Amino acid sequence: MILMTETYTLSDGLVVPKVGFGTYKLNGAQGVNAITSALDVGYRLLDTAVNYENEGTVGQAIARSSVPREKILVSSKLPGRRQHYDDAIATIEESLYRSGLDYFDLYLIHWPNPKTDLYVEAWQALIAAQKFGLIRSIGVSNFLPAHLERLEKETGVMPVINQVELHPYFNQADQRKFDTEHHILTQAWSPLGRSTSNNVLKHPEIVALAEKYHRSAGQIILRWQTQLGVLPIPKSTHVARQRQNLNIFDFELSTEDMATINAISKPDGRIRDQDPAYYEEF
Ligand SMILES: NC(=O)C1=CN([C@@H]2O[C@H](COP(=O)(O)OP(=O)(O)OC[C@H]3O[C@@H](n4cnc5c(N)ncnc54)[C@H](OP(=O)(O)O)[C@@H]3O)[C@@H](O)[C@H]2O)C=CC1
Ligand SMILES: O=C(O)C(=O)[C@@H](O)[C@H](O)C(=O)CO
Repeated sequence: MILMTETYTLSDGLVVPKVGFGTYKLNGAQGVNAITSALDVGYRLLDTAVNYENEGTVGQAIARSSVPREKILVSSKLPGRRQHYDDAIATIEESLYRSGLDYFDLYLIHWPNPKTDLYVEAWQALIAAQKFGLIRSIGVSNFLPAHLERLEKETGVMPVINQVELHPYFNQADQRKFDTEHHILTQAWSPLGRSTSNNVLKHPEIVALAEKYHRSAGQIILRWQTQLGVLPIPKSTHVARQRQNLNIFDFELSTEDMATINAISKPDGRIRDQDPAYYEEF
C-alpha cells in the first residue's frame, strides 16, 4: 500500500509533501535499492546534494521506479567550492547530467560559508538557473537570519525553503520564527538526530510519548516536526522504518505533549560543531 502524505505550499506555489526522504550515505547499488523502496512506499520528495556523490544513484532509482518523474520532487544542493557564478551554473548543469534529469524541482545553496563570502553570487546563479528552466524552486540550507536578510537586500529574492539542522535536541525556535515571518518553509535535516550516540530516539520523554500514542519514537519526533510546520527528511535503508517514518498523518500530539518535546531543546544541542555562523563546508 502506498502511503499518502499531506502537503505544504511554498511561497512560489510549489506543492511539496510534508515529509521527504534523505539520501545522505545512500550510494551505489544499495542506495538505488533503498531509494527505489522509498518511492514504492510513497515518498515523493528526494533530498540529495553534489557533496553526497549520489545524484547518479538518485537518478537511477527514479529511472527504475514505476513512479512517473513528474510525480517526484528532486532537491539537490550546491557545494561551497562552487559558489562563483559561472561555477554554480556549470555545477547545476553537471548535477542534471549526473542524475539524468532535465530539471530539478528544488536546488539549494548547501552552506552559506560566510568566511568565503560568495553566497550572494551563488544565489544570483540560482536565480538565473531558475529563469533558464533548470530549477523550479530555489532555496538555501543552513542560512541564519543575517544571511537571508542579505540575500533579500542584495537580490530582492528570498528563498522559498531553508533546510537546517532540527531535531528535539535543537529545535531552532528563533530560526523557525524568522523563516515563517518571511514566508520561508523550514526543512529539518537529521530530523531523527542521525541516531548518534546521544540518541534522541531513546530520550525518556520521547519514549514515554511513543508508549502513550502507541507509535515509535521516530514517528513521535516526525509528527512533532510537521505540527511545528516543518518538513523533515528522514533517511532510512530499511523499508519498515521508511514506512513508519511516512505513516504519521493519522494521529495528533496534544498541545501539552508538543510543549514537552519543545522543552528538550538546548543551546548546544547540535549533533556536531556546525554553527553556520562560522562553519565552512566545501
Ligand atoms: N543540508 C545539510 O547540511 C544536511 C542535510 N542532511 C539531509 O538530511 C537527511 C536526513 O538526515 P540524516 O543525517 O541522514 O539523519 P536522520 O536523522 O534522518 O537519521 C538517520 C538514521 O536514523 C536511522 N533511522 C531512520 N528511521 C528510524 C526509525 N524510525 N527508528 C530508528 N532509527 C531510524 C537510520 O538508520 P537505518 O538507515 O539503518 O534505518 C539512520 O541511521 C540526510 O540524509 C540528508 O539528505 C543531513 C545533514 C546535513
Ligand atoms: O550531510 C550534509 O548535507 C552536510 O552538510 C554535512 O556537513 C553533514 O552534516 C556531515 O556531517 C558531514 O560529515
